[in-house]
Amino acid sequence: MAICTVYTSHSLNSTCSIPTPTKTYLGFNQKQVIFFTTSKKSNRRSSIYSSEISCSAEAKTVVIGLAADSGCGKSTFMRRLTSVFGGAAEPPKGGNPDSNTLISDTTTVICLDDYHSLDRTGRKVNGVTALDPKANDFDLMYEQVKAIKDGTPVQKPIYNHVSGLLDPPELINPPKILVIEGLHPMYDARVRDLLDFSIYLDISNEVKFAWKIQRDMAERGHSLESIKASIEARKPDFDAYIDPQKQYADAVIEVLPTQLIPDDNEGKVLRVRLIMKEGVKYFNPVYLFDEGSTIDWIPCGRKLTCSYPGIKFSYGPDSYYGNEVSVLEMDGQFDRLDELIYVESHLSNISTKFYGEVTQQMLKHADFPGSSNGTGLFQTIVGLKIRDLFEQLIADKAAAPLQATKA
Ligand SMILES: Nc1ncnc2c1ncn2[C@@H]1O[C@H](COP(=O)(O)OP(=O)(O)OP(=O)(O)O)[C@@H](O)[C@H]1O
Ligand SMILES: O=C(CO)[C@H](O)[C@H](O)COP(=O)(O)O
Repeated sequence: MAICTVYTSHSLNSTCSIPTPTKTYLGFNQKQVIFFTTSKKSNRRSSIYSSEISCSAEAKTVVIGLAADSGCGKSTFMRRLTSVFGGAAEPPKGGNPDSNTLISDTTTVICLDDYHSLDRTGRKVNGVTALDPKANDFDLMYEQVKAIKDGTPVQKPIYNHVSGLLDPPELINPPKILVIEGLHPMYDARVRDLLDFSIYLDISNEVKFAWKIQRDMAERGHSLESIKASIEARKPDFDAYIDPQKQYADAVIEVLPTQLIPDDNEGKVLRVRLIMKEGVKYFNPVYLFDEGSTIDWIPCGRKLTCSYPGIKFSYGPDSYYGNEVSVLEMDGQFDRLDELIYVESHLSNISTKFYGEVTQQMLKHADFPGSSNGTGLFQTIVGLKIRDLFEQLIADKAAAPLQATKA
């Protein structure tokens, strides 16, 4: 995609009187724009105006990083994000059926598992987990993300989760938005610096355990003991290499057990916190009622149906790893998703294009995990914020050559 700016400062050619035009045509090449008109009388086409055109290099791909441990909702988040841009996300056509890549009109999502340098056997032999940087090729990750950001296609490796092997590479063309999701998008400083926006899904141990059991026991037939053992085995590397990345994230979605039910250990009702860094270019944190204030809000009553234990929102400024942040919190779950519009109308800076867009998105994907609580709500809002950030970035880049000539 080239961004072209037309300089219209030329005055019209004085020898050329403009006949009453019936049609105006616009022709252009890389250097010039020509306006044509046709005269009503003669129907002859004549060039009446020519102007300079400047085309900048290919518009750079916007790069978004999404970090989380395995089974923490990255795929669900990606489905919500791509839906905000419209169109379905699908694996590359005619490619490896076990590809981890998802392509839609606007976005390409690549999974950083594809940069494992050791396959399943290699990790076993060397006694390392996939979370250990030694099992991943950060040089290649950096080179390829940079190349895509600069508009160059790459042959990206594929880690096959079915066989546990490294498969032949697949072609990745530069999209408008590249999302790199996985264990380490913010681990390597070089890769981190390429990110235009970053998100960390911070799922507390209790909740992670409940979700793992739900998926791996119910859907994949694993035993409770094997799930416990796998979480325990990953924990030291998770703490050392994955968790610290949240300090770099522009937005963190933290998922905790509810505080509305004393000593709850079911993990079904969740307290979800959206932690938004202040001062990030193109990203204005969402607020409730009054920006910068500290607010607790129980919306249950006439406009929102709430069964036990109810719903509580909180909002306010805070500090997170030494950074100034705004935090929006939701504890509890919605009984009726269509009533979410009541909550939406009290939130500001949510980057919607029309009234009720958050509610519409949530209703559209009511079957996705987390749709009745803050995980779905905040993932949807972050998706809208990313769309907004992308549109601002593109608009700024398109304006840049014009600004340069004006200066
Ligand atoms: N918001 C949520 N609320 C309840 N359960 C959830 C939520 N998000 C995810 N889960 C549970 O976690 C499982 C994994 O979710 P998802 O596939 O989105 O995670 P992932 O991070 O992409 O996993 P992986 O990296 O292992 O592929 C889901 O099948 C579901 O059981
Ligand atoms: O942490 C993970 C990220 O998804 C996986 O465990 C890692 O990619 C290894 O995959 P597999 O267990 O299929 O060999």
